[in-house]
Amino acid sequence: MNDAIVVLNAGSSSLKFSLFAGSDDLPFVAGGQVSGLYTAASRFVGKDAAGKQVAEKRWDADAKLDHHGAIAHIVEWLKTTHGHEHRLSAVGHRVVHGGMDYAAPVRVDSEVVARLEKLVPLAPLHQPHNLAPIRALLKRAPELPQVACFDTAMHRSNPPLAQMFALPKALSDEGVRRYGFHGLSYEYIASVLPKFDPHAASGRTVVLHLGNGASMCALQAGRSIASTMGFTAVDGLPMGTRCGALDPGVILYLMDERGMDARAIEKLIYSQSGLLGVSGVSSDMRELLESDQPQAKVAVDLFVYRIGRELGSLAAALGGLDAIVFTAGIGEHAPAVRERICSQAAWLGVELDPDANASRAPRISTPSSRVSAWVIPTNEELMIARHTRDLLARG
Ligand SMILES: Nc1ncnc2c1ncn2[C@@H]1O[C@H](COP(=O)(O)OP(=O)(O)O)[C@@H](O)[C@H]1O
Ligand SMILES: CC(=O)OP(=O)(O)O
Ligand SMILES: [Mg+2]
Repeated sequence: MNDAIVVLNAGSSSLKFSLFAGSDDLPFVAGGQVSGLYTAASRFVGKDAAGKQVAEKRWDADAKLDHHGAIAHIVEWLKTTHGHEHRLSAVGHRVVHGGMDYAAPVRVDSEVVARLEKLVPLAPLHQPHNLAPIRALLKRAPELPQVACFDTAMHRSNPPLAQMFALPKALSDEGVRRYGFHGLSYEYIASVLPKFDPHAASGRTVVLHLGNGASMCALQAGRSIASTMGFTAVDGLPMGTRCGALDPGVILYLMDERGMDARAIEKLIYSQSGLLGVSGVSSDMRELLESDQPQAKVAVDLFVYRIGRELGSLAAALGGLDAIVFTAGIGEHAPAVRERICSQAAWLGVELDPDANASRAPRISTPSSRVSAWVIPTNEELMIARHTRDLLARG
């Protein structure tokens, strides 16, 4: 029997998992994901050590699979395919919100879970699904080490001004501040960027994590100095079903004029807005790009437009720009969206190489482009496994 670390990464539309052998260099043994949760097209894909697809399951349109159903399927698949040769030595979890208490990964016990539970209202699409498997495992196998790795941790190094809202200080002191998310993804990109572009890795890079949840992060020599998400993961860019940055006056209007309460507004801004709300067609970029509905085009236009504006803002925070990096579902797989973002960023010095973009070469900018542009697949699971290994090794 070999020791293994299992990693669970519950996103808003997906549940990704990986099994790494417990040795120092963490070889990937198996993994995969259930994607399209809560939509009519949920799909499980299991992969072997070479990353080759070895299993698949699709749920029919009525199933509307949730995170619970996804985890049950993943556990069963891992047990039958790898249970006989691997002994589970630890589980690493993505936990989206670490709040003020957690600026680094932490070994979880029931007290830690109780603190993280308090942050559920700040990440309703994620935190409950991050904590549910931790709680279940604490009950079933209390001695099994579990490590929580936070999306917010990477951004706690942001300068104080970047973490502030212009609200009374007392609110800031109690934790009403900008945290930023997708930090495990940004941390992974920062860890591999030196291999691709040493100049940018020690300079000024904006990473565009464009998935169902979408944000952007300014990296100065690999450290986060600003990002588009704030107190919660509803801020910043428009996303699959989230509205992104919104004039707070709109919330007051909805309360006063429409009689909406907090739960109704939460549903609106987290689940009924973004690409889905604007298009009325889908939250999935693939469907929007294929659709001939005029509102589908408007949704994509707005997504690209907002990204362009945030890119200017983050470049200003960095005092210039050396590189941009595309990652996550849309960033890695939608050349048409990358193309539009890059041409909009021509004024910053981005010059796209269309052939490289179409073939998803790591470098998608021309050799003479002043700002280099890259597609680098993210790997939040590996980042979580590294943290889990390191934390447990420290005891
Ligand atoms: N080939 C593709 N073209 C365009 N968009 C894609 C493609 N593949 C995936 N996507 C988009 O990526 C999203 C999922 O991104 P991902 O980063 O895995 O999501 P999550 O935010 O749940 O972690 C999908 O909702 C879809 O919009
Ligand atoms: C924080 C967040 O939005 O995560 P995801 O993109 O995985 O939904
Ligand atoms: Mg994700």
